[in-house]
Amino acid sequence: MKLTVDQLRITLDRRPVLHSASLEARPGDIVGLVGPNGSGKSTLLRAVYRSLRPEHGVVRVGGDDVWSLSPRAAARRTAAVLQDAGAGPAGLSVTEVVALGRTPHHGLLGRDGAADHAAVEEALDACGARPLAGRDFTSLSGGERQRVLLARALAQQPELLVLDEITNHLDIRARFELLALIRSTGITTLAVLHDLDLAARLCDHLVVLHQGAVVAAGPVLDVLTPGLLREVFGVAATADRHTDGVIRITYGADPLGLGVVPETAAG
Ligand SMILES: Nc1ncnc2c1ncn2[C@@H]1O[C@H](COP(=O)(O)OP(=O)(O)OP(=O)(O)O)[C@@H](O)[C@H]1O
Repeated sequence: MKLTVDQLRITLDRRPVLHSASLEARPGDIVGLVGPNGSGKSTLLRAVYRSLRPEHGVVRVGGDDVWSLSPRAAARRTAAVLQDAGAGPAGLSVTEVVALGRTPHHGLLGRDGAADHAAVEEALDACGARPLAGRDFTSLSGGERQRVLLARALAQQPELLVLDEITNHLDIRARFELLALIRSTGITTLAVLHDLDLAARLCDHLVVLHQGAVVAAGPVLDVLTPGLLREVFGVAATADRHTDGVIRITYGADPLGLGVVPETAAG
């Protein structure tokens, strides 16, 4: 399902946080939202998953303004997994937490049916969370929680996935597993990622936010130029496609331009 973010303006506590921010994800696209700390990434995501109403501009999912939909209808289309989701719901098992993803699909009686059970089971398996199924959610490690929260989002069977730095707590293998999982879903995804290497591996397109404005958007190599990496991220680095087809970021020996080169790098 297509996502269109058009000319968003958001002010928080009288500070302009986003101005005229626009982006687009075509059906099935994985779009990475990158930018330095405080550039407005999470704020933009909040507008997309309908937790923050913009003063100006519109977010359309599948052609509909998200604020024209009921909260339930919007939740059937969009699932969000957020960074540092905290302890989460107390006293619930992992399976119960994943089953919460089915809430927007329930009828008036609010009961789980066969389709709900199947969606929960499938999501537990897809996220490798089956061995955690009977555990108390609050007893899980940060990485285990993140996996379960992704399973909850998949159980929601959304048409748009919104991910805010969900690899933070994951070990290196789990990060790659997560990337593979997200790719395999085929769901249109908007993901905030700080790790530019991961972003380059996962995403079809990148959108770069800087001081509340979109300063670049497009295919990874078109966006991550040395000039942009220097001006927006403040580092000396290059992005190149290696012979194995993977785009990698190489940081200079003196990435901050401080005139200090480590001995090993100086040779
Ligand atoms: N509720 C709020 N009230 C006032 N300012 C806020 C509020 N929430 C966020 N901000 C400010 O808005 C700006 C953008 O914040 P946001 O969390 O969207 O940035 P971000 O790009 O996601 O940052 P990070 O990479 O550090 O997570 C920051 O300067 C932040 O301090």
